[in-house]
Amino acid sequence: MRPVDLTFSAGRTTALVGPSGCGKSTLLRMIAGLETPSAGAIEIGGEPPSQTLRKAGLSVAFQDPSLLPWRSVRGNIELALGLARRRPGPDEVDQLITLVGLDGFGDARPAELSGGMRQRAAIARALATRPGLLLLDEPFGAVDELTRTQLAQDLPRIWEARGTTTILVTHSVSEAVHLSDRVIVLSPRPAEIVDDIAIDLPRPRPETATRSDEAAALVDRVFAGLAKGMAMDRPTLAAQ
Ligand SMILES: Nc1ncnc2c1ncn2[C@@H]1O[C@H](COP(=O)(O)OP(=O)(O)OP(=O)(O)O)[C@@H](O)[C@H]1O
Repeated sequence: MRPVDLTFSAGRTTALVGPSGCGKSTLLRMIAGLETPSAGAIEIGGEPPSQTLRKAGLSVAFQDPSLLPWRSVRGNIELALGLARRRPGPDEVDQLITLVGLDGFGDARPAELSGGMRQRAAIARALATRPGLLLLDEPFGAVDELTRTQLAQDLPRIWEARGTTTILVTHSVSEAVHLSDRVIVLSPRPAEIVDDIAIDLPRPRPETATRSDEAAALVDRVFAGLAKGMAMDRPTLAAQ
């Protein structure tokens, strides 16, 4: 089995795409330092993830938004800011709440929100600390199509302006192409890199940019990679 050997460029957005169960979330959790690889190593700027967490800041928004249920949306964001010892600018928290489309819900507790709203609150919390590295695992999974489109417009602007390094796991091929500078296509478990695609579409990318011939060709290439991966003979994990 070939090892997964990846280098992520600072300040760029990379999407990981692959079939369910191939290990995308596990890879993201290892980059976040939440799991340890059984072989090999994860380094961020030559250091282990724990150092990035401390220095440049590392934020995650995973499928399960994991908001504190007894705190409001604003309270959850403020807690993250407090833990990161970051004092927000005036109105900054409110601007983030507006950005993710939660205007009027700043004082709502997670139980008063829908699944998609909770995910958006988690995105606002992840952005609030201005992390150097942002890890997003299916962050828009429960978000409606229209809001997804809006977030796909707004979030890359923030990442770019702040020079955030973003790694994104998504099941949506068009979303991967729309949001990223690079798409890594993975095979079924145990994952191998099937394709590594530079997305050189101009930025900013309006919604219409996703419908260009160039974007369509890139989407086709990702699908071709996924199909190639599915056709690959994968060893069972038990046999390794
Ligand atoms: N290379 C590997 N070695 C050992 N276990 C693996 C490997 N890849 C995946 N797994 C295991 O497979 C399971 C599914 O992995 P994971 O949740 O990371 O997949 P995923 O690609 O994120 O799936 P989904 O797209 O459905 O969320 C986990 O239990 C994980 O530990």
